[in-house]
Amino acid sequence: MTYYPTDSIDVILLDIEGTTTPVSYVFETLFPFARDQVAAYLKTHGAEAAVQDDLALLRQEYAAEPTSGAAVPAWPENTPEAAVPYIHYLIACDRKSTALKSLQGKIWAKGYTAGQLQSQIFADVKPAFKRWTQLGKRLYIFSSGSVQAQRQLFGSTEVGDLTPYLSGYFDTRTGPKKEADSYRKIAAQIGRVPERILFISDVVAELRAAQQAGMHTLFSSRPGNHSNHSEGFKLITSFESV
Ligand SMILES: CSCCC(=O)C(=O)COP(=O)(O)O
Ligand SMILES: [Mg+2]
Repeated sequence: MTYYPTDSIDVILLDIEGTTTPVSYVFETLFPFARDQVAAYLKTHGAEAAVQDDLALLRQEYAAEPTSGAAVPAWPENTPEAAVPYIHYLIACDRKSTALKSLQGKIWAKGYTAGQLQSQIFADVKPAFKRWTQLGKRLYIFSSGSVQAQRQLFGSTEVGDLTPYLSGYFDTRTGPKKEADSYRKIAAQIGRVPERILFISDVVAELRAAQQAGMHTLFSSRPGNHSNHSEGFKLITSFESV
């Protein structure tokens, strides 16, 4: 096995889906859970300020939808429950919408608290988190999933609570994952130059953006990923080689 050297790296920044966590857990467990629970959730919690904030942001995204071509469901009334068909549509097309992700995070939080959800991670993740932190690396997450959802996911894995290994979390409120500026902002917030940060992801466009910002990059090739074409980026199949 060839090892990726981390001597010049202080921080390891990780994507979730396809990198720490099987795509199948996101698509076959998390997304259906949110889809099935969203109507009941909005009925009970729709008047809460944080949910109203998500809906207001979602409404802005809805207003920017193309009016012709795509089959975007109508959201005629401004009631929480009336947003359900549009939310189902966004989940079905895996839209990385900040408002949707924020709402999904709240719904999943209930599932984790009720013991209905337990998150999956690849077998090499916990040993790598231990090893990297022992080497003095700081670990951060950058995912389209909301920060709340990220904390829940790593707090409730099948191998226990991994949040003590993590120094912080970033979501699309910092910026889109495919834009270099998001990685510059993350580096500034972490307090390290991008050249001291290694970003690992299964999405080439995200790696390109991180590389453009000056970060080191590794392509994560995991069973069940959408694509295993690294397009020239160094490829790993496990964190054991980092
Ligand atoms: C916080 S887990 C939920 C993951 C999610 O909603 C998602 O869209 C996956 O995005 P990622 O950026 O981690 O590939
Ligand atoms: Mg991913």
